Amino acid sequence: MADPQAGARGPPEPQAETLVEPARVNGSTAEATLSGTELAWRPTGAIRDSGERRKLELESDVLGFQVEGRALKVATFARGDDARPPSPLGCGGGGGERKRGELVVEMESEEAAQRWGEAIGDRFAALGRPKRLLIIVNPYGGNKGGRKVFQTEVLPLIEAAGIHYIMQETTHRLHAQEIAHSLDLQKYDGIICVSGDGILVEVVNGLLQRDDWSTAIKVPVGIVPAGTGNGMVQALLHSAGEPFSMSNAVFAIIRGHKRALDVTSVVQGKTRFFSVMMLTWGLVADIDIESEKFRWMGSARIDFYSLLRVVNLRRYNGRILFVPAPGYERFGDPVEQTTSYKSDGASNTMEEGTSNVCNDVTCTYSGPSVDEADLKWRSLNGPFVNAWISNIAFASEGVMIAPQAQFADGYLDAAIIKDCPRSVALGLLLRMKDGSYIESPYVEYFKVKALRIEPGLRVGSSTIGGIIDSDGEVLARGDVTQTADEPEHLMAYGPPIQLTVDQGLADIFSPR
Ligand SMILES: Nc1ncnc2c1ncn2[C@@H]1O[C@H](COP(=O)(O)OP(=O)(O)OP(=O)(O)O)[C@@H](O)[C@H]1O
Repeated sequence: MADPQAGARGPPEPQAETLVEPARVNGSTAEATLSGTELAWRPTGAIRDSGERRKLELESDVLGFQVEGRALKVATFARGDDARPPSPLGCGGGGGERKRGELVVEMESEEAAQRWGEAIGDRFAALGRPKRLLIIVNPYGGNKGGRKVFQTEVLPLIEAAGIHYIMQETTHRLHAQEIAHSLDLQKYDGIICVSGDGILVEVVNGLLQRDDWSTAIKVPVGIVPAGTGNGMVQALLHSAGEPFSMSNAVFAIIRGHKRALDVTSVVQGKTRFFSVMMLTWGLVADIDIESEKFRWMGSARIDFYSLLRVVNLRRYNGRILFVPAPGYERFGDPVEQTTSYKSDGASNTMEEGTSNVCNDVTCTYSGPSVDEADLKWRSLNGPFVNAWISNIAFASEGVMIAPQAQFADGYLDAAIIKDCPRSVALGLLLRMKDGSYIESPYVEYFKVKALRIEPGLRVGSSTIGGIIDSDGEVLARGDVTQTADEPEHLMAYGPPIQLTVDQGLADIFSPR
């Protein structure tokens, strides 16, 4: 099992040599010091008494640098008004937006500038900053703005950081999965998606379908928001107290911090899908998927269709079985016996005690090895209005579905809305913005190690079921409204769908 803190790095060892050099900093004489990851300067000469010591943190205030002759040119990206050129003297840590600037440190000799350049390069390397990235751009995600986001938001920062990159646009559905599946991973320090959350999930699935999946999945992934649903970026930035913005998302990647990320195996029979975000069944899935036909309305489509769905509130029969995380054993009712999901076909290809699915030629990832005998299942019986099972706190910028979710705790957060009056359902939808809906007596909120959905028919219907959606992908559809241009669904609506979590299996670039 991976260390949940894996990849988190502190500043380089303090014993890195301190450099002190007389210089001109943005034209004024000064004494420049590089100590650890701090670049500081103190005015000397005529203004020495009035000038104060200024500093930049390489880790959090600096994009990159260049050495040109005797000049060390530092591209800054610091918070606060001070960071604006021509006086990019920000100290970081303050409030406000980050702004780009440049600090020019002119040394007395080219050798000195060279020495400083090498020292700063070493310190960036020790911070784990990526040097080579594959950037996958979905030109069709969201408002079809992926290409523009790449040109105007990503490229300027990546170039200032001196990162080498290859950009590849997706040309069709599942293209990102194919790219991740066949990529020469030796060439890259990370795979970045300029897209919605869907492309990120394709990349994770592509990496786990490789026969070298155990090393492939450790290649850090990253995301710059350019889709309709940008829940992962919102969750990452929010967890670090950073506002949602493209540039904050790009800078998080440049800084090179990574955090471990749970991967959930969603399994039905021999079919598997790997999720890093969430699964929804019921009201929210219906709103997300069925409102597609009102896309011409723009962002109003979700509000409009939510209202429609609440007025004609649907309830779904079925059962949700789960293995509670420690401390959540009081939820649901005990279940005496469950049929092993391994008996339905998945086990035919699963080697006991390993996480591989093998054929004659290769072995790919099959999910965490779970000893079914150790699992103590409990259950909730329908009818349900909605089930949300999530690994991260946000579904999109404005929807906090699982306020207590952790990226790598090895558990999923379940928020189950039981049968409730229409007025309550409307109130719950409105309170999803800040996550306070989970306090309602109509919502059961708990953490699980494993969960199984046994989806049933809509209350009052003998033929129509619901929609099960995971990370934007419709997994199963029990209604009759599938459109002709919709791809085949991975799973059937009716047979159980089981979720198990592999703690911290993937790594993702994160501001902290
Ligand atoms: N060139 C393409 N043509 C059509 N579909 C594509 C193309 N490239 C990627 N896709 C598909 O677009 C879907 C959505 O991608 P993405 O994650 O960027 O956006 P999203 O916010 O999840 O969804 P959307 O904005 O489309 O509602 C993915 O399922 C992906 O397979």
